[in-house]
Amino acid sequence: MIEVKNLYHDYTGRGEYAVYNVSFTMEKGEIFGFLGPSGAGKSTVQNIMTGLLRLQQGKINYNGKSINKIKNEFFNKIGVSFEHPNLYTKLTGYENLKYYAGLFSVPTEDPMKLLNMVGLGDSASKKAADYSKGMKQRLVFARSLLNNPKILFLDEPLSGLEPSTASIIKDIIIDMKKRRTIIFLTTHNMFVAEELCDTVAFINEGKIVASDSPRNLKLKYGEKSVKVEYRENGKVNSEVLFIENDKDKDRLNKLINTKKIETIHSQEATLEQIFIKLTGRGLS
Ligand SMILES: Nc1ncnc2c1ncn2[C@@H]1O[C@H](COP(=O)(O)OP(=O)(O)OP(=O)(O)O)[C@@H](O)[C@H]1O
Repeated sequence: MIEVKNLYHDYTGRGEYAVYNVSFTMEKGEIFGFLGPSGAGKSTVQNIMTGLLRLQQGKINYNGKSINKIKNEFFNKIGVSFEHPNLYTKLTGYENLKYYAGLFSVPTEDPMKLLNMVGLGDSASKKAADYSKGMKQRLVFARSLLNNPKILFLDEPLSGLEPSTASIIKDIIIDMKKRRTIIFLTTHNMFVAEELCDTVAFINEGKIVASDSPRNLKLKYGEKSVKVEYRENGKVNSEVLFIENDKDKDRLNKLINTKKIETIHSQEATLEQIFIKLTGRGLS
């Protein structure tokens, strides 16, 4: 289990917090997502957790031990796949993985197996410099799996990938979850958050404003509505009515009783609509 408690981060030293009093826990086999717009503080939290940024204030414990006290042990347990790939562009895809594998003091996976898994088997002996953006992203993702991580950190794991590749990566993430890996994912894409995450934390201006399963967030904050299409004077009209609003409920009854209804669809709030409701701003 990972426990993040009262995390703060100030880049300026002037009390301007990029991350403010952030707390959450992640269990084995859980995909925990940070959903928020650019500048919300997602990378800052991720960078502190992976040791790229110094922990200024707060606690991060892995199975009850501070990650600061188990730095090397923690490095061997985590996999990191961030958006801006830091690859050795003069080395081939295979050599990149082989080199990185040498940094761990735990057994590592066969690079070729991982390259095949992400669909880069045929490009294993090509220099990383000649990889496309999506191929580099897949190479970094494959690299993050080298040490069979117990905790996987993924930054926008599906962004910019074509649908068939995104689907391969998604399946691997789900497989890692089945193998009880803790997965921390950051994204500004509500569909990714909804599809993959067991728990989603909304982050805005450095603070977590809500955190729950996508379903519970919708039940708690989303207003249930229906879209009714009806025919009138040869024309199709449509109205969106909120079920919990008495006036809308009466209107719905009236439409059903007096109009020729063509379709009625129930509509769920999207995570972005709830984010806007809670923060006053959108995700992009
Ligand atoms: N190295 C830095 N020095 C100063 N301020 C920074 C630094 N890195 C980030 N910030 C600021 O901290 C805040 C949070 O940024 P962060 O990169 O964590 O957001 P994010 O949610 O990851 O955004 P994105 O989705 O664009 O990566 C922003 O106001 C950003 O300008």
